[in-house]
Amino acid sequence: METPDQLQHHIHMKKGDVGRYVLLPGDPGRSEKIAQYFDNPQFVAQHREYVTYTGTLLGEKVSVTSTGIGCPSTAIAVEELIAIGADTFIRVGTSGGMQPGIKTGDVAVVTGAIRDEGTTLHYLPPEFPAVADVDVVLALEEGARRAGIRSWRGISQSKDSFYGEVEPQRMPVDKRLAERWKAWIAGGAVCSEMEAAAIFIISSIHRKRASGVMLMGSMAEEDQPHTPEEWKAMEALFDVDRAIRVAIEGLKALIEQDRQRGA
Ligand SMILES: O=P(O)(O)O[C@H]1O[C@H](CO)[C@@H](O)[C@H]1O
Ligand SMILES: O=c1cc[nH]c(=O)[nH]1
Repeated sequence: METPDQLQHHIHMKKGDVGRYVLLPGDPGRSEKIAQYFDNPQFVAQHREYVTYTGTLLGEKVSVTSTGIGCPSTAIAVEELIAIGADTFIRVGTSGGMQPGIKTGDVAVVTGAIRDEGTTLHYLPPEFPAVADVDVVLALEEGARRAGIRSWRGISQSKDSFYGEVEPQRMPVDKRLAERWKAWIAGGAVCSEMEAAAIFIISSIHRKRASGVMLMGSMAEEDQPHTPEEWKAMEALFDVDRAIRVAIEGLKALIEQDRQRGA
């Protein structure tokens, strides 16, 4: 939907403002941080939770747009970015690790998302899977290798309630949450966050490509911080810069691959 001056209604941008490749953090404050990895980054627009910078990587025009928290605002961002020419999306986020063995600071390279949210039901029935693009997944794994950061390939749980994940015991539906959480882990989900499902479903409908790299925190009891020193050590590892480095290296690998294929 355009305003009279041809700007998309929410992201306040027009054709030409973004590259075909767009990184998607949730946190608006992360856009500038990510843009610092671009060559010649330029601030493009800020409206509501949507903060965009555009620059280049390997001479290719690339952008970063924040989505805000959750699938409703993310769906709007992806719809409007597609309307102005974007065709490849990489979510760059934080998440909770869901499998034993995941250490704080590991990243997930996401192959699909559990649609544990309401937004995508406005697009497709629940039986339709929210899947990532294989080429983008493989490029992000290459990015993790280049950045020297341990990655886990797998499915993300995209949920609507942050506190339903981190403090389920205080929810009136605690038993339902616990049972479903157990099922997601049994099924092999690697991380829990709040936006991937919307990015994947809308990309599928528009035949665009998407995946995501999520920094993870450990779920293991022995890894939980208790003392101030342990908190400091955990915070140092739960550094979103690790996911950003993987995303940037992965995007470079994807650009190289697209060029080789003439894609
Ligand atoms: O780190 P970002 O990308 O903001 O994402 C994660 O952090 C937020 C919750 O704290 C949710 O948006 C979740 O998906
Ligand atoms: O555990 C976490 C951490 C970040 N974001 C989430 O949604 N969950």
